Amino acid sequence: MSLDDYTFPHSRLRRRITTPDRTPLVLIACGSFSPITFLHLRMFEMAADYARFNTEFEVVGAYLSCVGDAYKKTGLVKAEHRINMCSLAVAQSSWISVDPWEALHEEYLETAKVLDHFHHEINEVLGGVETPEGRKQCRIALLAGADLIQTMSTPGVWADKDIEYILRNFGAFIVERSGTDIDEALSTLQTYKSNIFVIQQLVQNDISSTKIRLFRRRDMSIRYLVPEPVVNYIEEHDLYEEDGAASTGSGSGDKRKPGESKGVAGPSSAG
Ligand SMILES: Nc1ncnc2c1ncn2[C@@H]1O[C@H](COP(=O)(O)OP(=O)(O)OP(=O)(O)O)[C@@H](O)[C@H]1O
Ligand SMILES: NC(=O)c1ccc[n+]([C@@H]2O[C@H](COP(=O)(O)O)[C@@H](O)[C@H]2O)c1
Repeated sequence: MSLDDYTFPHSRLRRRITTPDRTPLVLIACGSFSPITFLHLRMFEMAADYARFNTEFEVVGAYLSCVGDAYKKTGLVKAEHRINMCSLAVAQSSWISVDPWEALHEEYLETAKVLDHFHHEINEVLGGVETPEGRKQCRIALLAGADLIQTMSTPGVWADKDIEYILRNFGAFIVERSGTDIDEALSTLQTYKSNIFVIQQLVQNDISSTKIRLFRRRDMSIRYLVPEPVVNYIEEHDLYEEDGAASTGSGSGDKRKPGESKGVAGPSSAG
């Protein structure tokens, strides 16, 4: 797909809410997703619960937006693969979509521009959502881990005007992450605190894409850390093997299912 063929995916966006006192909310997770993991998916569920119990928002949809290839971060496989893996991961979801718009750009797009794109498509083109009291604009908000918000106080990573623009106009739902001191991460962002919602992880989960890539390079199982169709996709396309680790899986004598540990069903393990 190219930008010329692009259309905004909105089939999973709920277009009507019945609670007039609530503000419709659309969560946007921006990231590398190389590859997407169960933790990334879990972030959406945590944020939806948080919004329902602790805010006056009502979630009407959510999007994964993969960063483009120009981001050039370590371990970033081609955007086409990352979009495909994200699409497989949310294939069964009724409310999470993948928007390829950001990744279809050759140049790097700052997150502020990505959020503007969602505001444009959802509120200007589609006209927001219907409520018993007429149409309402959706609140578009960034969904991110604490490490991402921490980079906002790291000099040179974000332009000050972008931080202000994002946190004033959109806001952020931030999932705590082990290894990141959330209070410290937020210390320079106090001006925007009414627009930053911090979500505690009640079940600690520290899956990261880095660990998945490391496991792949070491020829270790990644099953049950990423969705099964994503495991299969990674195997089929020989992704994340760049350190020369032996390929797992489809060799003729290997009875293992894709991504499964070598320790369970190797061809000659039955001695
Ligand atoms: N274990 C985690 N806990 C909380 N947030 C997370 C976790 N893993 C990823 N995130 C968040 O998910 C979003 C997408 O992150 P990204 O694609 O960079 O994943 P990652 O697992 O951190 O990747 P990498 O390991 O390659 O740095 C970011 O906002 C990041 O903060
Ligand atoms: N200046 C910016 O807009 C800016 C800076 C750093 C990260 N980000 C975004 O944060 C997301 C996650 O980045 P990492 O994978 O590097 O943690 C990406 O979508 C990236 O585009 C944006």
